[in-house]
Amino acid sequence: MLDLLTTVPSAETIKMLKTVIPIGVGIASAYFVVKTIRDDGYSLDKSIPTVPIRRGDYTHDYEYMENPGAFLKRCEEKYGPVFNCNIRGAPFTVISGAIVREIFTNDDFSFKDAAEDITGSISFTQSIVKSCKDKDAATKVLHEIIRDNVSNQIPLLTPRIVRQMTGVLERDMGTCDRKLVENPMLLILEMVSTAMVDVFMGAELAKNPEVVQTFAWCTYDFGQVIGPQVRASRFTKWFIRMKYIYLFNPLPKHVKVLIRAATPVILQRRQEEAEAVAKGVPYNRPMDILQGLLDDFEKYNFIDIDDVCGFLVVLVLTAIHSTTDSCTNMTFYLAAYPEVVEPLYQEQVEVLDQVAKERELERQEKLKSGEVRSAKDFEGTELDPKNDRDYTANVLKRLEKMDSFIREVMRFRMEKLRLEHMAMKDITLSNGMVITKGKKIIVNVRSVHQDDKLQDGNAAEFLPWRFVGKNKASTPSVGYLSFGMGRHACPGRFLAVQELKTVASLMVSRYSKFEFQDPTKTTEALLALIGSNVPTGLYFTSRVPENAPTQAV
Ligand code: HEM
Repeated sequence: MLDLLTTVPSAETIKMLKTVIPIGVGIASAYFVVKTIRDDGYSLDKSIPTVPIRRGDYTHDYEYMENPGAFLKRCEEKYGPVFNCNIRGAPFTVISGAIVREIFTNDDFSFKDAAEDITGSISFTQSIVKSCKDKDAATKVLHEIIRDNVSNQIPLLTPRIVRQMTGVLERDMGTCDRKLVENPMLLILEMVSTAMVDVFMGAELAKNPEVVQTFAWCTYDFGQVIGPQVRASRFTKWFIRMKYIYLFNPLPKHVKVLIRAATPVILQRRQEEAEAVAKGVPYNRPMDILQGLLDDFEKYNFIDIDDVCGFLVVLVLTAIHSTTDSCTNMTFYLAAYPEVVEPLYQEQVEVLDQVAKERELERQEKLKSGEVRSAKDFEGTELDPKNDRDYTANVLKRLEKMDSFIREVMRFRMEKLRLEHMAMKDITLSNGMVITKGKKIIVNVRSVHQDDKLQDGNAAEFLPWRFVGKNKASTPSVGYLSFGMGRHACPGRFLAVQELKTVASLMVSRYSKFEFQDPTKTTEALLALIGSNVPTGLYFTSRVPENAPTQAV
């Protein structure tokens, strides 16, 4: 080849090239055309059956959306656990049943690369952080930060979450006699965002409306730019991404809000720390994610405060919308299954009574032993009687029915096809089928969440007390995929469940009745896809005051 470029060709060579080059170009073009026609976007393993598209449709979406469960059941029965479908405008191999586990236990299946391919979400989030440009390193940092500053601190964070959420509920709802909330999601978004600002950046900033609004709306703004790409062609996707990442990226303005708000807080914290060191007294370290990021500034190679705030926005994107969506959906279940409200409320009253009794016993013992001299000395301490009926982590942990109800809502509602992954190399499944490099799979959640064996029977029914007495039955596992599974299972799930329990506890303690504004939309509301428009409002009726709990929050 090099010779052709460096030596002058003879007449004979030129003649030969005149024949060979067009033939070569022809073969290459034919190969490209055949490859394009044959490459339907599915795995190249042709032993994987492809579900035929219904006549008149362009993708399987129409049939799927009519009844997702019935469509998938039909496909599983006809084609087995692995089959190809064109869903949400993209070709996926659907993975069902026992094979699902292989997706989460094989690191060569990548959730992030699938997300990037479908929505470009990684490029967007990388555009607002200066360090942690490597997506795997960034994920590791996210897991560590959430573990150290959130999951391991749930008992300390719970009273703060309760306080913030109660404040919003009292401010926005008060006592009400059949009050219509046209969009319950907005109420819950405010509750979740305010509580999350406290957990992420401290109580002081939870009072800052601009920060709360950034927490509440940055995911929505982000959704506006990544949403339209889901069904777009490859070129359109590229065009949209370039346009939004470089020209109209909605995220930097949210990062700026956090920088403006966090800078004085950080300076003050640094000053207090320096003063504590100078005095030789321990620094009273604030308990929030911002502090965690500052403490580990060097370990994670953060560059400056802008970088830290960019990272916080990435966390907000993972945390707020998912939690708000689940809490809103859970409230719809309270309306659809009114028979659960009283048992949930009664359980709460019983647990609060029990905890108050135990605390009183503890106080008596301390008085008897002389450890505490008089009842007055308990004021302002851990055992202050005024806090006997607070919702603490201890109280929420004992709400077995509540825990079961929440987990059952998440099991029952979870979208039937979710958790897309991309094969990073050719991967042979245990049934011998191969997912070729670069192709995407999607998990058939129906096949596990609606499996009678995995769910201990009646899997197709909503049974609010399904998980009562089954300790840890719903931790990430192949039978329970609401938080994913394996190494990349949601690291924020402990916080998310605590928030769901708090919202549900506050709801049933304050309101005795939840009713749909438009009851014909009940099924739609219960099975709403994540992020979809809520099709109806809700009426809230307050409990009569004498029945209301007396806990001080
Ligand atoms: C009810 C609320 C939530 C739901 C339903 C949810 C669900 C999920 C799911 C299904 C995944 C994918 C897991 C997988 O690939 O196997 C995930 C990942 C993730 N979630 Fe959540 N999540 C929620 C709340 C949160 C919160 C509050 C945080 C942060 C505090 C968070 C942070 C993350 C992160 C960082 C990842 C990426 C993990 C990785 O790629 O390794 N999530 N979540």
